[in-house]
Amino acid sequence: MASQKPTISVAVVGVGLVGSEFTSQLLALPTSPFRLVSLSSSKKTLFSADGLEFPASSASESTWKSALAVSETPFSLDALRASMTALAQPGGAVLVDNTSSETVAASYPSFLRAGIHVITPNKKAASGDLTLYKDILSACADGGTKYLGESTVGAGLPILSTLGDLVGTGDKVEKIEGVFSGTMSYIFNNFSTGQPGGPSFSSVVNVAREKGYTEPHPADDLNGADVARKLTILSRLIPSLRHLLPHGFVSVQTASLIPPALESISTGDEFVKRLPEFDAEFDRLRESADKEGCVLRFVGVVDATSGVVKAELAKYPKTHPFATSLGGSDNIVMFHTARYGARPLIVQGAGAGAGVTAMGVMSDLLKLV
Ligand SMILES: NC(=O)C1=CN([C@@H]2O[C@H](COP(=O)(O)OP(=O)(O)OC[C@H]3O[C@@H](n4cnc5c(N)ncnc54)[C@H](OP(=O)(O)O)[C@@H]3O)[C@@H](O)[C@H]2O)C=CC1
Ligand SMILES: N[C@@H](CC=O)C(=O)O
Ligand code: NA
Repeated sequence: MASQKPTISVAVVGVGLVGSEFTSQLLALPTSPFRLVSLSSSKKTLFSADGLEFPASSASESTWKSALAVSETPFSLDALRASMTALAQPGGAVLVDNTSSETVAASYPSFLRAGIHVITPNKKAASGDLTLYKDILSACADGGTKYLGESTVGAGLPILSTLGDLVGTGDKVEKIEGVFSGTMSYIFNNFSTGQPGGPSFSSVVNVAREKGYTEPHPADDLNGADVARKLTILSRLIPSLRHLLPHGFVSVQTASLIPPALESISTGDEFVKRLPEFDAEFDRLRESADKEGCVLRFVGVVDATSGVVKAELAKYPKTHPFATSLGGSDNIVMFHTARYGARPLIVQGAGAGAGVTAMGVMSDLLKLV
């Protein structure tokens, strides 16, 4: 019997750290209902309705990267939507947005209404203005499509699916608290260990960046915005808080760690170059926590009872689980609910990095089948 071509067409936009790893994971699936029809960076695109084919081993990153590098077709969201719409009816079509672009995020409703599912680790849409978020939900209903974003919070960790299950089964979520940033977790797990002294703040930021934990611009982590975005996404999944943040993450009480002199630096490279100028200030913060027998951790809270949503740098006793049980880029998320009572449901593990983030995106893709 002739083998049938996989039926669900997948277009990947964004082939940086996460997008490259996702593409490798997709191409490495031994058997799959998915057909990779398009790959795009901000500048170039490859498209083939029958599925992209590469000269050598299709799972090799250098093979598809070279093919994209020599493409002469500029990337256009409108052209991609038109091509994918034509594929939606025969077997299903999916846009996988692995960018951090506001423009791509704003286009989700048009893809969803055209019958194209949207899967993404990009937080911009779900944590921005409530109008866009609501438009995404109504576009899903109009198009009979799904918007899935597990990796927007805690990378591949099952945070959104856990919250969805709690809410969906009728539990009452009272509070969610934890360490939501892989970058901030890595920084403070290594900078503030509870022992006197330690590495400089700027040096641990550099390592977090090298390990692929930071946002494309690391200031988006250090100003607390990344955590504020994640808290917004969680809030919107709790029925009583759905409309709490009409303007999204900007309304979250957020403590920034960015020295005012570095606030307007536009490139990540320039930002990390200037950061050592402020190491002494961070040393003083560490010493003051140490004198109180505490460590520093950057935490987030969604309090459904008081309606407070905040992201802040806080001091925790050296014996607290946030001080003793976190390593690497770990996130820890505690769900306090009516059913779980005094012993919260806890999810913990690596919360950033290309491999685990791409795994979360892939797990969303698998949910479509
Ligand atoms: N790194 C991590 O641990 C995690 C990341 N995420 C999220 O994953 C997403 C990707 O992160 P990461 O891979 O680190 O980012 P990178 O900066 O490494 O890659 C971004 C990619 O998106 C492309 N791109 C940017 N703007 C556009 C645009 N307007 N249209 C088309 N393509 C565009 C870039 O193209 P070009 O190469 O041409 O610039 C690049 O290929 C982000 O939203 C991030 O928040 C979520 C959880 C964890
Ligand atoms: N920059 C983010 C990546 C995942 O969302 C983080 O550090 O957590
Ligand atoms: Na997740």
